[in-house]
Amino acid sequence: MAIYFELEVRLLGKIIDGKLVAQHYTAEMKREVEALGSNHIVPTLAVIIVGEDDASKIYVRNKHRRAEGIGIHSINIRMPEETTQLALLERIDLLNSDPEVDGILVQLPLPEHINAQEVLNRINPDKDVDGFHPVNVGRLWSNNAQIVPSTPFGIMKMLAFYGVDPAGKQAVIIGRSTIVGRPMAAMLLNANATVTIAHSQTKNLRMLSQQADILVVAVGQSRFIKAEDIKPGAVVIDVGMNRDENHKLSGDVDFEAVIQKADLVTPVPGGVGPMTITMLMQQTINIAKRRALHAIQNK
Ligand SMILES: NC(=O)C1=CN([C@@H]2O[C@H](COP(=O)(O)OP(=O)(O)OC[C@H]3O[C@@H](n4cnc5c(N)ncnc54)[C@H](OP(=O)(O)O)[C@@H]3O)[C@@H](O)[C@H]2O)C=CC1
Ligand SMILES: Nc1nc(=O)c2c([nH]1)NC[C@@H]1CN(c3ccc(C(=O)N[C@@H](CCC(=O)O)C(=O)O)cc3)C=[N+]21
Ligand SMILES: [Mg+2]
Repeated sequence: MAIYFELEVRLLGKIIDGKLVAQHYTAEMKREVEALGSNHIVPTLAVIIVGEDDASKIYVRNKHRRAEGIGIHSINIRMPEETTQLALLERIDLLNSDPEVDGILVQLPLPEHINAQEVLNRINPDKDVDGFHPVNVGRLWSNNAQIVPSTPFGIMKMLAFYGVDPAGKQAVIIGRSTIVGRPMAAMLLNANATVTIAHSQTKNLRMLSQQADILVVAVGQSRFIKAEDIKPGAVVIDVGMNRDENHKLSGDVDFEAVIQKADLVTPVPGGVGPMTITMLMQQTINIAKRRALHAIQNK
């Protein structure tokens, strides 16, 4: 096994190919969906999008396409920008009580007048496919994870695919958001890494990043990490998605320079992004599997 992974890395020239890992899981998921189908269960994902944010619309379209390709039923619910908090909560209640719906996702960001945390709290934790509900956050931090945020989960799968075991390694995460930085820290800690979380008030950030065996960058600033900021031989995970004036996408890492010094680096696009969607689909299927099990038990 170890030899296989080393060959794989050399062939790929030190790029962690998120699309390749995504394909691997997609093939597996198709088989899982087929097996559920023979039990008359179609995994179903409901995505609520409020307002007209262009980036959100693109993500939601991508999710829909990927879901349908795997055989997951995908329901997109569009609500106008001026939707009230109450109307949104009532829509979530409907999905919570719909036995055919496995996963519920409310696309972020939400309009200013809506209290996002209150909305996320309303989702049934067992259908909370994003893993943002406090119950799922607590499960993750107590090393008893059930449904977890897709972006860091996808990163863990990529590390495993490339033979990187976090145990005993120094992991540094730059960024402390609830959707990336914090759950990433919990997952790496659960995998026995020694974890440091850095943010905008961190002092001597470069000194920390230079000590990282695994560096995860989720800041949202193009080329935030340069070759001199990393340790030779590090594994560098670029979560950033930045668009310039010409709509060209770039990450938070100076990829061309960093790949000369690092062991493994994720590209943008083609790294973390494709795995985020893949893990969203995987967790929808996992919830549907639990539904299938309950159906059998209640017969
Ligand atoms: N590929 C994918 O699947 C996904 C990609 N993304 C992308 O990842 C990036 C991060 O997303 P998200 O976590 O939601 O972003 P947030 O804006 O919520 O968080 C950014 C974090 O970076 C920290 N930060 C900002 N500036 C600095 C600095 N100069 N030095 C150190 N830390 C700094 C902030 O610190 P503080 O807390 O102190 O403000 C904050 O914790 C974005 O580009 C986003 O588009 C996000 C989700 C999924
Ligand atoms: N409730 C909620 N859950 C989320 O998981 C969530 C969210 N809200 N809001 C926005 C962020 C961002 N996010 C991405 C998903 C896929 C790609 C993706 O597919 N990226 C591709 C290509 C992107 C492109 O070309 O535009 C890539 O990196 O190769 C990126 C980012 C999920 N998010
Ligand atoms: Mg990417």
